Amino acid sequence: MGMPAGKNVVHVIEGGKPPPRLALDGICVNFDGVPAVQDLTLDVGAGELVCLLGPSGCGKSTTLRVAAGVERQTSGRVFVDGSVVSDERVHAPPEARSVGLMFQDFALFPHLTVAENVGFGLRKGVGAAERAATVTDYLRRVGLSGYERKYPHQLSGGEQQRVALARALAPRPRVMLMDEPFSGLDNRLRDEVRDESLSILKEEGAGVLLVTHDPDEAMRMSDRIALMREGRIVQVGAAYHIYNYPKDRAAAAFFSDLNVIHGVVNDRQTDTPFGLFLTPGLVDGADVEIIVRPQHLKVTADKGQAPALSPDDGIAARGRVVRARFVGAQSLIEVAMDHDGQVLRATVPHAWLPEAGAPVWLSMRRDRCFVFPCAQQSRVATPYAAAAE
Ligand SMILES: Nc1ncnc2c1ncn2[C@@H]1O[C@H](COP(=O)(O)OP(=O)(O)OP(=O)(O)O)[C@@H](O)[C@H]1O
Repeated sequence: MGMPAGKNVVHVIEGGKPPPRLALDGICVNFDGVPAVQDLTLDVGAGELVCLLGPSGCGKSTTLRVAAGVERQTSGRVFVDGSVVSDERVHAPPEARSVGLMFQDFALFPHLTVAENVGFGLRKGVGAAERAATVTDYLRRVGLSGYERKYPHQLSGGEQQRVALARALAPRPRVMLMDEPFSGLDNRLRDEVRDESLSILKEEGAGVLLVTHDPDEAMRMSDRIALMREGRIVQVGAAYHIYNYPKDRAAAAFFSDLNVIHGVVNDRQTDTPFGLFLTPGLVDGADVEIIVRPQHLKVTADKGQAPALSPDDGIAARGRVVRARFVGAQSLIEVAMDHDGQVLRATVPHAWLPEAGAPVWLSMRRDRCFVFPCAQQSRVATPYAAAAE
């Protein structure tokens, strides 16, 4: 324990590329024999922000704690800038890893001024003038010039958060590790502090690993999202990719409400009231789920006949409105389908509140549907390309 980083250096430079700021290689963590993180491999490049996203208890914080050095992995290796900081032989403590930490409960020291808080992590050898200049510089960057002499209790929650960010950044870490750092802020402040923090982090060029269970936060902040479940990464990619090409139903469900339409394969296709879906590779009789997000269901008022649709929208099926609500920028319309009574949820991007019982037609954006076999939900879904009707 306690060996400084760099004593046991292993470089992982491939093909002349600079190594990632942070690399986690085959990390496993067991608590009393129970796996919390399993064979997790992930890297974060310079200036990149990667979000670990997943439900409570899936191992996000444990992964971050391993990267920070406050938890030691059962097996696997951690590299910072290509140098091993933890493996079976070496375990550098957090202060020797060049990592900045911003955890949910990482409170400011109440008895220290803002300047003292920000200067806290700077090297002991730094002279007073350089220390003061660094503190002033970072306070300016987080928009808190002139706050040097205040104490934490004199600041708002958002200001405290920004001081915490300045404190974490001032030692110029190569890696920033953030665990739900904005969760204590109200919605309006959160957006503001999040966006400001993001631009400062980008400027600094550190590799950032951020833990969140909030898919909106992950999509808003990340360059890449690593979606975790039960200690493992199930999918990694840019927000657009994971949202539009989810690996399975659970991955799709993490980002929004879903409608699930069941069908059975017959002759490599699945017939539904919304049209025929090609399901090659699945045997006759296999149960499939056709998944569609509420914003990809189109609602058309019933004017006595089925609406004319483009082939991309398949076939319209009729139902009756159960309930319609205005929810901010959109309206949520729940419709009980005539053919089986299933209630499907659709959103329309404007105010439209048809009365309960009103007949409407629903059709789906076929390029936005995902088809998964029911039993084994691990096939990579492709957005459904328009099939022959
Ligand atoms: N010190 C510990 N001792 C025993 N079990 C632990 C310890 N820390 C975490 N665990 C367990 O490991 C699993 C992963 O926990 P972890 O805190 O990493 O999850 P998480 O995804 O960060 O959850 P949350 O979003 O709720 O913080 C959980 O089952 C948790 O109970």
